[in-house]
Amino acid sequence: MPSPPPLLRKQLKIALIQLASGADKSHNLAHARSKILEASKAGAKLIVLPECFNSPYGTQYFPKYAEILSTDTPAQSSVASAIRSGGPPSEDQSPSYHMLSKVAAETESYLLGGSIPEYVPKTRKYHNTALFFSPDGELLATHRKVHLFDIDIPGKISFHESEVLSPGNKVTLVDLPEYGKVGVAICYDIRFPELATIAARHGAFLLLYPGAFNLTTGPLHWELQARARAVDNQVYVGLCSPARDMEASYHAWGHSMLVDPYAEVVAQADEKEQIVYAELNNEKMEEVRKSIPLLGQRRFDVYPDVSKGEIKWEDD
Ligand SMILES: NC(=O)CC(=O)C(=O)O
Repeated sequence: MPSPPPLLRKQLKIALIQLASGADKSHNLAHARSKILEASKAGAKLIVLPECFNSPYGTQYFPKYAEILSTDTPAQSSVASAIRSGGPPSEDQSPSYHMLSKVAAETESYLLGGSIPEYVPKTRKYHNTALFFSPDGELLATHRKVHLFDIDIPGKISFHESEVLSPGNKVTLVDLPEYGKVGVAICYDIRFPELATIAARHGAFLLLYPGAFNLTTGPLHWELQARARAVDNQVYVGLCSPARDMEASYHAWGHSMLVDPYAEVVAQADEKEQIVYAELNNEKMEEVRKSIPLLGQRRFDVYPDVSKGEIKWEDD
């Protein structure tokens, strides 16, 4: 029997940019651009920016920093297809879209713009939205955070994204033709393993989570969640956080990291601005899948396969 095609078709260098962003959006965009150029010069072909890379993170900031990606959604099936058929937003509507698209083309790299606050005029809703660009600057996909970060840990942290944001409604899997498939979700989404399992069972070699955990949940769960998603699914996992700013209202944990399919942390930042690099290859994934052959041992006669049945691949 012929062996299945590799999940990751050729070696891939990834860069996770743990960006220091502040209140000045133009500065954040220029700074992000300079770090993307730096990562590209270092040989990265897939470059990732953190959650809310163009703004401070906080419900009070989302409306002020929000950008319009498409005036046609949600009549179209997804933001990316609305943009493909209706054209890109203007520079005024989304300076972040234009910066990302141009620098992806300039560096000929895949680029995940971790997330920006998005405003949809038709629905009057705000979303926390990641944008994935191809090496020719085309928007391949968007992911709106599906699980909003609403928590109360007594005496520690109370945060309610749902006061301002509306959730996205789909699983996001992006095809990078030379390499393979990448699952994308945002921050709190990582706590819901179904998204990861669905993406992995549909062929993802890598799960990417731009995210901003904090000084309470970061030490508790950031690495744990990354390694758990990797060990469950025997894939690479990349987390990309903003750098910590103790002057800001929200203190990000930092510690952007790349975890391999054995669930080992292969590269990790501390809390300061830094670019985390790692090389991804198919051999490691094949090795772990051969050594611990979970794929052939599942008991779908005992429990259901979450990757089958009705899965939403498009936003409403
Ligand atoms: N900020 C988030 O969305 C999630 C987070 O901080 C956590 O899950 O902890």
